[in-house]
Amino acid sequence: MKKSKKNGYKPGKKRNQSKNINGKKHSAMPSQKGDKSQGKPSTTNKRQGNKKAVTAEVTCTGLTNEGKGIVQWKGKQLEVEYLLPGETAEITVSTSGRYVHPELKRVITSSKDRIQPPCSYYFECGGCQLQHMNEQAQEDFKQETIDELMKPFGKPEPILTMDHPYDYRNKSHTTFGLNKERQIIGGLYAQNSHQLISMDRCLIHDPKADEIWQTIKDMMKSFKMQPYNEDTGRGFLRHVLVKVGKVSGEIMVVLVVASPIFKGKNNFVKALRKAHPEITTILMNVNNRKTSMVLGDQEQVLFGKGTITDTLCGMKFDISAKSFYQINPVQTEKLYTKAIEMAQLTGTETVIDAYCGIGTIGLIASQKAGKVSGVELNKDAVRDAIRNSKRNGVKNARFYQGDSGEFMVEMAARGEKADVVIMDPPRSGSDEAFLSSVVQLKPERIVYVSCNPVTQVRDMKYLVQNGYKVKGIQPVDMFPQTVHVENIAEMVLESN
Ligand SMILES: C[S@@+](CC[C@H](N)C(=O)[O-])C[C@H]1O[C@@H](n2cnc3c(N)ncnc32)[C@H](O)[C@@H]1O
Repeated sequence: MKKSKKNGYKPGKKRNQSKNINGKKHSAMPSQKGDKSQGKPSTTNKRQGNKKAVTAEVTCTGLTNEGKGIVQWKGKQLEVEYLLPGETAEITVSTSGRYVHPELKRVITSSKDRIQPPCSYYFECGGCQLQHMNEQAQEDFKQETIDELMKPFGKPEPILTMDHPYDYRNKSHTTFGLNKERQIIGGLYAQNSHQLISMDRCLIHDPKADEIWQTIKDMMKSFKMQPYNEDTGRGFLRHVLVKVGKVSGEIMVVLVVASPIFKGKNNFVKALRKAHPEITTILMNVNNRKTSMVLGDQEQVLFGKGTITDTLCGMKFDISAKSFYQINPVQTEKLYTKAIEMAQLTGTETVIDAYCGIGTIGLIASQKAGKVSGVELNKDAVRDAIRNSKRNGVKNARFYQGDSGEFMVEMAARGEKADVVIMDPPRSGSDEAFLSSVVQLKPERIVYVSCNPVTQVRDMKYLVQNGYKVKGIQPVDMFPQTVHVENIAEMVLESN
């Protein structure tokens, strides 16, 4: 991502103008005024609200882990969204007390890696952060991020990328609201905000999921269904969650509502099924709390079996509304294949699948292991794991509901043994209770799967300090177009 060319590229230039929930134009990002012909920008001083804003010309020298461009300004290092290494640009810098906020105004010299983001909502949504980079640049960025983070442990393998890095998300949730004209709109909240962006398509969602929520949005008016308003607590439909079984083609629709009283429920379900016969189950989830969590506690199946089934690595898995299931099944198969390869199973080992979700990794690994114990906090996921074990005829796997740390502490206290620990914790990583018990159990091998390599590095350091060495590192691009990257580390007991 080094060479650049002068073309006066202005990000956001071809973007569709969309409106937010208040009907205001989005402050999209970079100004569409001003171009190279206006010459080198003068450093102006103007007031923006109570902020002092100046304009400056800067050169980007690298990228942060969040994909933001690094620039120097008045002796300070600033991070500018949507700027690429080697580019020169005009930025606006607003200061408010000690807070300095840089914003890209215009790219003066554009990188060869820059492309026009294919999504017209890219600059206001924030759900994707790398769509202004071509595929090779995204790959390089993720590889360099992992290489840098994993430096203390060795050289990672080349990242496993995706052939078609769009349409991959098998799960989407959409929020509804009213615009200034009081028309119902649906879309996503802008990153870190409660500003609803009206959309018709998200390029990383499964296209069918977007078609379904669009239909629901259009049906809301005739069914006199009001979108829920978080500020007033009024309204009915909060979100629509769609889960798609990419192999099975089964589709789950969850209507997340603010009240259990759903007038015209049967007719609504009938009309939705008529419009989308491909839907295999519909649920109502009642969330009447003031919370940013999508799903509430009460759930009712309105049609079908309440779960969908999908196939991964040749095994069938039942997935409920609340269970975690990897969102990119194409890449998940690569991830699991690699993780199980790193476990080096011979058919006799005792394997722990910690943070097991619906049991996917453990059940796939069970074919090559002596026995598998899976532990998971979410009770719906554990129920799915047990059902999945039965439906695949697996006899050597058991699943337990509880905290993985406590489970391991108890195992260590009972003096039980494990040969291999496969762990796949949430973004926050693992905890000391878990890691110290692993160290006590002394499994010969640990396979650490992580969606947040920063917390993974922290936990790996602990394991290295306590007798393990890193044998292999494999990044996988599970989330193309975004800064997120999945990573697997293979660790073995030092004496081996
Ligand atoms: C990244 S997911 C991995 C799930 C599974 N391994 C997979 O590939 O689908 C992390 C899982 O850890 C679970 N979890 C979070 N905190 C936990 C804890 N303290 N103990 C056990 N499970 C936990 C979550 O419910 C979630 O299912």
